[in-house]
Amino acid sequence: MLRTTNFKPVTSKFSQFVRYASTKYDVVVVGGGPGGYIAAIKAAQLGYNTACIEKRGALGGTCLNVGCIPSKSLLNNSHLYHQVKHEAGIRGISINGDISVDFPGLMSAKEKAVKQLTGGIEMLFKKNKVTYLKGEGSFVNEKTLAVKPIDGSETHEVEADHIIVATGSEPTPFPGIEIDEERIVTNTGILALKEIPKRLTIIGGGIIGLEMASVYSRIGSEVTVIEFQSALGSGMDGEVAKNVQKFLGKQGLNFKLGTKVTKGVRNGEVVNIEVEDVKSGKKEEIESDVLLVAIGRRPYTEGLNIEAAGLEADNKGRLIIDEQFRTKHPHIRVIGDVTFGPMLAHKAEEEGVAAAEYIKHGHGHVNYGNIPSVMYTHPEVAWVGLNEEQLKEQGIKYKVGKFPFIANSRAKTNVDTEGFVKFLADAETQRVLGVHIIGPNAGEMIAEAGLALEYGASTEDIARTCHAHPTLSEAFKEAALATFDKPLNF
Ligand SMILES: Cc1cc2nc3c(=O)[nH]c(=O)nc-3n(C[C@H](O)[C@H](O)[C@H](O)COP(=O)(O)OP(=O)(O)OC[C@H]3O[C@@H](n4cnc5c(N)ncnc54)[C@H](O)[C@@H]3O)c2cc1C
Ligand SMILES: NC(=O)c1ccc[n+]([C@@H]2O[C@H](COP(=O)([O-])OP(=O)(O)OC[C@H]3O[C@@H](n4cnc5c(N)ncnc54)[C@H](O)[C@@H]3O)[C@@H](O)[C@H]2O)c1
Repeated sequence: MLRTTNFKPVTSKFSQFVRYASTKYDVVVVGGGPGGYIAAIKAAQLGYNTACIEKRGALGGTCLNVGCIPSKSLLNNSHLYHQVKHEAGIRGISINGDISVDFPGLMSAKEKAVKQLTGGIEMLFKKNKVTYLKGEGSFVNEKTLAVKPIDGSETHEVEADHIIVATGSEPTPFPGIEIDEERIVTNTGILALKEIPKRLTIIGGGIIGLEMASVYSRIGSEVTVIEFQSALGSGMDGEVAKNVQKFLGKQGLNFKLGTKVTKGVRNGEVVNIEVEDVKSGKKEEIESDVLLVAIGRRPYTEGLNIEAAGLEADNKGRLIIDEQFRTKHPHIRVIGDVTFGPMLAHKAEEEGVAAAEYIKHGHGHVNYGNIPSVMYTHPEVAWVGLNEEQLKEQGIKYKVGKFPFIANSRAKTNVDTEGFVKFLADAETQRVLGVHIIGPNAGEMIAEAGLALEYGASTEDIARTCHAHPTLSEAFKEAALATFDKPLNF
């Protein structure tokens, strides 16, 4: 039931601040990203009168607007261009005339995908009767939020029995480097450049760094990735990470590992960067047309006024919650990037569903041991469960089964054979503990590994499951087989 308690702004005699008309909802979600919009839809489906406050002017959050979706559009289309340009000949396709990148066209294809998908969420809100409040939500107290509309109209208040905070994250700033989103950019600027930079320098060899490095190097930029650590990684299995560096290096990316940036300033149309080798202290100057800062992301709560609700954050800015996403006020829950766990869209979505279910039923489910990660470079990299380093650290006895795509018939016919599937299974029971894939379609294939982990499958269960021929997934089956027996095709 929608309950409007008053209509006119009133002034409290205890404060000089104006109090506004307040509308009551069962559930109010702050933030319309993958965590928030899914939580709102699920809450509405469970019968709650639900509103979602979003200040961006579009639903979908970081992921749909300046993250997952635009980056994957650029990755997919730049890969297609690269294939046509460099591999048409080996596939029996002759091209008469020039092949070139229409950069504005590439960008408008990306914008079209973003618009369609963000508009799609608005439709889903209508279909599920979620009220979309376009504005900034700010706590007044633990039951009330002020909504400042983005159209400049009057601020109003909403009250709620349950509040779900899903305000996401923002790029971690690099001390001393000033972002202008033109020459010195974050993920927002790199996804909206006006022209292809001749030279692109990236600070951070993480997922954003490597995905964006791939896009721009395919379409002609000379790309240098500066990484503080001595190896690439971002949670990958060590053996896979080494291969990532090998394959991406072969594609022409320059890596400066074990290197720290000491300065980055814009001088007109160029950026001057100073770096220093961590071990030797050797200094170097780099001139670049664009500098991307991608050194991680941090929780975002600006403007939310968490103090008014007494919410607490840890030293990394993550809002503190219990295992049911509850803050110290049990009716305020927090999900997604703004709290603990990997900063991934599907993790935020799972939490959105579970948070709504906790409200309704008192129970919900997210298996944090089974959240896949995918890096959409070429070859793709995907993993789920534990990696070899973690197994060693935890003293778990394991067996390894590997199968290379070079021995897979579909990969061979597709002329796309880089990489392998690697299974890690319990030495005694064969239970799957982790799967690590570098290769074509790894991001799709990892779903089968997720299912195996969720159901506690053994590698033998997988190896005895019939997989269609000729498919890349046969490499998955063969790698499972290789943990306890001999592979058949290698
Ligand atoms: C370049 C890039 C690529 C990525 N690619 C992938 C990928 O391929 N796969 C993947 O799983 N993850 C990817 N991610 C990570 C993914 O985008 C995030 O994990 C995901 O968006 C988190 O969802 P969320 O709902 O927690 O927060 P967000 O998506 O950040 O959404 C939070 C929303 O809350 C709004 N908001 C904040 N404060 C307020 C307020 N006070 N009032 C109203 N609204 C507010 C913000 O405007 C924002 O729209 C990528 C990230 C980046 C930057
Ligand atoms: N495909 C995907 O799922 C996808 C794609 C993009 C982003 N994301 C998510 O977005 C988040 C942010 O991505 P990201 O790439 O910014 O972070 P990241 O944590 O993946 O990588 C950051 C990298 O920067 C390095 N670094 C940190 N400080 C540095 C410094 N001073 N100098 C040089 N290197 C430095 C780190 O060692 C690390 O390798 C991640 O949590 C990621 O999960 C996911």
